[in-house]
Amino acid sequence: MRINEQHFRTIWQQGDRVCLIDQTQLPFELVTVEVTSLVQMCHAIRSMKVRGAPLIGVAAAYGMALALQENASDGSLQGAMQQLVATRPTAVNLAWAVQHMRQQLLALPIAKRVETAWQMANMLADEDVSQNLAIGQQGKVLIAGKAAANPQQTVHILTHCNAGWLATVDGGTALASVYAAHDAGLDIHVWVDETRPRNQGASLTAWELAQHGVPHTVITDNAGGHLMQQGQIDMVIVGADRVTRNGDVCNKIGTYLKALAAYDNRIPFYAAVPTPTIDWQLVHGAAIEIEMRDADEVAYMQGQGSDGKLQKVRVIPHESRALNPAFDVTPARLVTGIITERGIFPPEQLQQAYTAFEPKS
Ligand SMILES: CSC[C@@H](O)[C@@H](O)C(=O)COP(=O)(O)O
Repeated sequence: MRINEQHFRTIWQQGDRVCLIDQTQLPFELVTVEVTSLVQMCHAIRSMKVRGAPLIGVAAAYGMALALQENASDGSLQGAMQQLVATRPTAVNLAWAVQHMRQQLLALPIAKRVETAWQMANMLADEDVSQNLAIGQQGKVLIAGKAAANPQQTVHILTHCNAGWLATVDGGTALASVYAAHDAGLDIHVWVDETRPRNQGASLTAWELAQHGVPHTVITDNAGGHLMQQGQIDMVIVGADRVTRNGDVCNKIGTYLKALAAYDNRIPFYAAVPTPTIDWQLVHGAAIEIEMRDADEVAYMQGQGSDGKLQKVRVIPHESRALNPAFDVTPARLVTGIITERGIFPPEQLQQAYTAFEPKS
C-alpha cells in the first residue's frame, strides 16, 4: 500500500519483534506500534489495533513466534494457540493460521522452533499479499465487463466494512479489485458504507481509497438500499470472515441487509476471499460462531474533537442497553459469486471448483 507515496505493509517482523499499524488511530493519525510478546499480540487483535480476517490470521502467526521466543516447549505452543484462538472467534483465518503453525512446529526439535516460526509467519504474510493481488486481477475483469457494457458511464461499486489493504497484510480482498480496476484506468466510484458500530468503512476504507486516489463517497449504513433503487449501484463487493462449504458468506454485521437489497434490485453481489477464508469443515453458515463485542461500541462513538484529539461520545440514553453482534451470515442464494485467487465461482460450484484444483491421489 502507498501512504504518502511510501510503501507500507500493515504488519512486519523487525528483529525479535513485530511492528504493526495501529488501526484504532486511523484515519486521523498513522501510528505504528511494536509488539514484543504473546500477551501484547492478543491485546492488539482483541482491541482491533489489527483487524480484518486475513490480517488477524497473520498477526496470530507472528503471535506464535513471539510466544515461542519466550518459551518454545510443547505446552507453550499449545497455550499460545489457545490464547490466540480465543481473541476473535469468527474469522476462520486466525484458527487456520495457528493450527497450521502448531502442526509444523510440534514436529520440530525445540531448538529449531523459534527460527521456523518466524519463517512461517513471514511466509504466510507473503502468501496473503500474492493471493490478494490475484484476487484483484480476477475482480478487475468483472468491473471491466460492467464498464464495457456502458462505456460512457462510471461503474459504481458498493462495499461494506473494510476489506482493503488494512484488513490484510497488503492489497486487500474486496478492494483489491477496485485498486486493480482503478490502476487499469477504468472509470469507477465506490460507495462506502460507514459500518457502525466501529465505522471501519468511514474511518478505514475511505482513508485508504483516498490514499490511492480512488473516487468514493461515504454513506450511512441505511442508504445503500435507496441508492440501489435509484440505479446508482452497479455491483456490491465485500470481503468475508468465513465462507462455508455451501457458499454462505459470513462478514461484518449489516452485510446480509445489503445482499437482500441487492437481490431485490437484481444487482450482483460478490464476496472476495483468499483460500484460507474458506472453511471446508462447516457446511452451513448457521454453524459459525458470531463474535459478540462490547455493548459500549454501540453506546459510544469515537471521532476527532475540535482539539484534534480522539474523543468518545455517548449516543444512547444512560438507561438503555445495547447489543453488539459483530458479524452476520449472507445465505449463498443471495450471493452471485465468490471471487478467489483461483477464479470466480458461483457459491454452489465453490467446492467442486476447488476439488478440481487438488492433485488426484
Ligand atoms: C479482507 S477482510 C474481510 C472481513 O474481515 C471484513 O469485511 C470484516 O468484516 C472485518 O471485520 P473486523 O471486525 O473489522 O475485523
